[in-house]
Amino acid sequence: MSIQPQTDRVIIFDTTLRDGEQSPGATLNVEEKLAIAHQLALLGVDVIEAGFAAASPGDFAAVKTIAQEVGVSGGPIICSLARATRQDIQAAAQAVQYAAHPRIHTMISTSDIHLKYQLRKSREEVLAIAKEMVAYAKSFVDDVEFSPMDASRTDPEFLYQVLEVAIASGATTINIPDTVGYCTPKEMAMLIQGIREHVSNFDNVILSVHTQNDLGLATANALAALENGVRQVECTINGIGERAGNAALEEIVMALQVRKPYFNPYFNRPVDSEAPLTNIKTQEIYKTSCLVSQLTGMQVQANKAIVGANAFAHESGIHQDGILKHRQTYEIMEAASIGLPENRIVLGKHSGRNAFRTRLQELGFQLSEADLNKAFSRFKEVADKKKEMSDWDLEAIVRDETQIQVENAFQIEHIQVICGDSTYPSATITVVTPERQILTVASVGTGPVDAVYQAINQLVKIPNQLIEFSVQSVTGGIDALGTVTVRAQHQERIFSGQASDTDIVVAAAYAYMNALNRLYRYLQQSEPTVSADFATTVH
Ligand SMILES: CC(=O)SCCNC(=O)CCNC(=O)[C@H](O)C(C)(C)COP(=O)(O)OP(=O)(O)OC[C@H]1O[C@@H](n2cnc3c(N)ncnc32)[C@H](O)[C@@H]1OP(=O)(O)O
Ligand SMILES: CC(C)C(=O)C(=O)O
Ligand SMILES: [Mg+2]
Repeated sequence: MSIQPQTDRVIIFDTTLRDGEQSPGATLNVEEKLAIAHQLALLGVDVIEAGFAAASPGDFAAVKTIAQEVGVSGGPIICSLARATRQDIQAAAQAVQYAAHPRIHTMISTSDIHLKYQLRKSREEVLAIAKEMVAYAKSFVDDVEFSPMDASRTDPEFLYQVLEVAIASGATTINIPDTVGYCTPKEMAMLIQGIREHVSNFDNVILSVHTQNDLGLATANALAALENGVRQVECTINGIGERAGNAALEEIVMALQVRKPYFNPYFNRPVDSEAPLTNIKTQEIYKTSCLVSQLTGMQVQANKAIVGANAFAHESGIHQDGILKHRQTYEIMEAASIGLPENRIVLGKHSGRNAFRTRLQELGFQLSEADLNKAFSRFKEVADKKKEMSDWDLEAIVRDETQIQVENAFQIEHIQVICGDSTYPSATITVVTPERQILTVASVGTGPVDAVYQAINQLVKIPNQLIEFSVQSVTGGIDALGTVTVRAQHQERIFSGQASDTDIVVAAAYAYMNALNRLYRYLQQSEPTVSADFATTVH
């Protein structure tokens, strides 16, 4: 693959394996780098900056292996970074030489602050080094990229001088780094315009930009550069990189895709041109993001644009309602376009009836309007305590709210439990009897559930034996709903009860009361006089 200067599309230069790996803690071994490089090739990046060959034997091996195995004919350009020193350039050349399309990327700082304090060199010395080292890199490969480090804080006049010299010495790509993420988009636009106006020989090279994210402006700055004639962007998957990271590949690519009519004119294309602006197979984005996150250990924040867990998730009722009626009301791109199977409607405290009903229908529940309303109120109560409601939670709620309720039965009004390792577990329960009496009692027990059951037994004196008690967490996580199932035996008959709550003691109380109410209903039907006694006994 050869890339022509000032191409009418964007060259995607991926530096996940070089600048991305500079994220503290993100170090990758050779196998891991190779796995990511294979995926980057599938994603369709034009250039892979595979590492900094002079940095360590491991990085040399990684660049070499990637050059051999991924840099095949028809594959991406494989590049290594090198300081403007003979040693670094030699290492880079030796590592990338196996690629069908090798590139050496050499750089030297140009800002006064870097010259004075880091390099401790004069402008004349830096100019001479740039000239000599670009030519030296060119002696190994045709494809040489040059970066004036800290370009955005460099005196423009000196920057133009350095760039002219680098181009004259054979650089084929000129990369403008905003090394410390200092630029604003307007300043970036002016910087690029200045270079295009003042560097006489730049028409023969590809102009590139490398934006860091220290002020959260990396993507905005990269796009501003593209609007002003830059044709290569340097970026990383998930935006990882030194300090606050680099421009995120997925953000740039999807911005160009989603806003194609906006960007087309900057590439001399008709507004409505359908042709893609990059070679990226966007359906591979999500997979690549997951692989990079997994291997670097750098988690993607949930609200990260494009690849964050919430990027295609909708929680609020108004948005969910809109999405269910017409997806584009609240989505500017489809989940499938980045390789996610579908968007997500997340049920939580902000959800509305439409989303709730739709999810229940998908789960196979056809509820009457009355049952739906009952279930929805319970759903809101539980959602107030839980971050996200799972399908299991919904099933538990529907089961609780739609199971046949015993009319005129005992109802729990209030539960309070005290327990701990240095106190007797005790429970205070208020129950409304079938005769509408409100009764309160306190009791101690061997544990909080036992205390609750002792208290209920004092109020509802229906003889029974608890023969089974089980708790099940229906969802994962600390805020899971717990479902309690109890079986109570009266003479030969067994009555079961079940209830769910984020508080398992509360669920236990309701489950037991549920079983007792069934037993009470049975007694009402089979022994009306006996049941009347239970209902009116005051304690
Ligand atoms: C903005 C960026 O992301 S630039 C890339 C940053 N990435 C890395 O640094 C990762 C790889 N780096 C390394 O492994 C090491 O720093 C090495 C192998 C490159 C150099 O290690 P050391 O020789 O021990 O030098 P050290 O890292 O302490 O200091 C850097 C030296 O390079 C010099 N230097 C920095 N940039 C350049 C440059 N572009 N060209 C030439 N010399 C440079 C510094 O002035 C300093 O020289 P000094 O020791 O004479 O003062
Ligand atoms: C090596 C250069 C391009 C770099 O990473 C930077 O300046 O941020
Ligand atoms: Mg950088």
